[in-house]
Amino acid sequence: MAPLILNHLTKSFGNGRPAVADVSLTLRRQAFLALLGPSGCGKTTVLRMIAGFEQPSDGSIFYGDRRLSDAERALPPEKRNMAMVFQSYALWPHMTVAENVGYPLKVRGISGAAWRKLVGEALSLVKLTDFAERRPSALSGGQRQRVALARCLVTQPDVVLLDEPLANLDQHLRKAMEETFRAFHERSGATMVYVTHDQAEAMALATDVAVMSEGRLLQVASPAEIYARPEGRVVGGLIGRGSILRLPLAETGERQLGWPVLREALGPRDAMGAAGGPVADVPLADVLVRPEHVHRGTDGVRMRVVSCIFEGERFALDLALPDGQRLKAFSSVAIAEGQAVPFVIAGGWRL
Ligand SMILES: Nc1ncnc2c1ncn2[C@@H]1O[C@H](COP(=O)(O)OP(=O)(O)OP(=O)(O)O)[C@@H](O)[C@H]1O
Repeated sequence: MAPLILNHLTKSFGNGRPAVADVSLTLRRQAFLALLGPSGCGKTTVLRMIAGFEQPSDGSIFYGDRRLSDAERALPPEKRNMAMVFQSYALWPHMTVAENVGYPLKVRGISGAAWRKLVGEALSLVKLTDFAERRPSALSGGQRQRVALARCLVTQPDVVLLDEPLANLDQHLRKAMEETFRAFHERSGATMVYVTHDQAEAMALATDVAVMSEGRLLQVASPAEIYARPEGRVVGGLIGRGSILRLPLAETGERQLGWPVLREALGPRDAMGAAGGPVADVPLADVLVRPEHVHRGTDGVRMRVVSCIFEGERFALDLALPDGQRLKAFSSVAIAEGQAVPFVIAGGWRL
């Protein structure tokens, strides 16, 4: 299998700002890429260009050294050896599960024993062997999605494209389906591109996360890397449940900030009632603080507990700094709302 390469990919529908603008990305073979970003940022358009349903206005797409499309030419979708799984499973209601799964083989002229073997393997992978003769109407949502997945797997595609495939499932089923996707990825060895709004899902499944905003690619990195070292406010705000503080910080080039630096940046703001405000001549910087890095400590800065919400395994706190900025934190015990309590910010990341 070869790498999938997006090369300065641009798509304009001729109605203002391009839907996708200058996106470059090389997906190593067997990668599982999650494309993440707010609604309308261009994720589906990227996916449709990879699949061959849209042609780029500029730039190109390669699979290894095979050019799939550019502004002049485009290989039709059926010649790309790719498969796409949609949010709406698009199953044929009059066909059985096995017939649905085997449909792409039939189109390719495969029948008889070869057909049965491939369909059997695909059904086994998504644990639907016992449902082969049922109709889709007699299946749950999660089972239908697994049929759609088996149908895409049966042709042994090089690349699998998934457009919010879990959007219609409830939380419990989504978790179970994440496991199916992971197993599917491991066993099929296909390169996968997965479009989602849900950053937790992206972090749980992907080997690489790409964040888009307004048609542009902002960052591509592993889930751990993008969580710990996001680039800029949009990525920092989208990944995880962090808070972004504006703090006076001298330009030192240091991005990972510890409590001594943060303590100083919070400066006179900690003295309740002190004026606060930016320290003269020191520029304000955006600092991302993860809730797990905020904890109670006697050498902390006093913050007012605005809300304390029970989440099952812990309490989620909304804290107000003396200057009014808000900070999320977790606590193993409830803290009365309105109380001012000293908190330490053990780490921050300069965006
Ligand atoms: N066929 C089309 N004609 C005109 N504009 C389009 C077309 N398809 C998409 N767009 C526009 O391109 C932009 C990107 O759309 P796209 O569907 O790629 O976003 P998305 O990130 O997948 O959004 P969502 O998460 O809501 O599905 C949007 O502004 C959309 O209105």
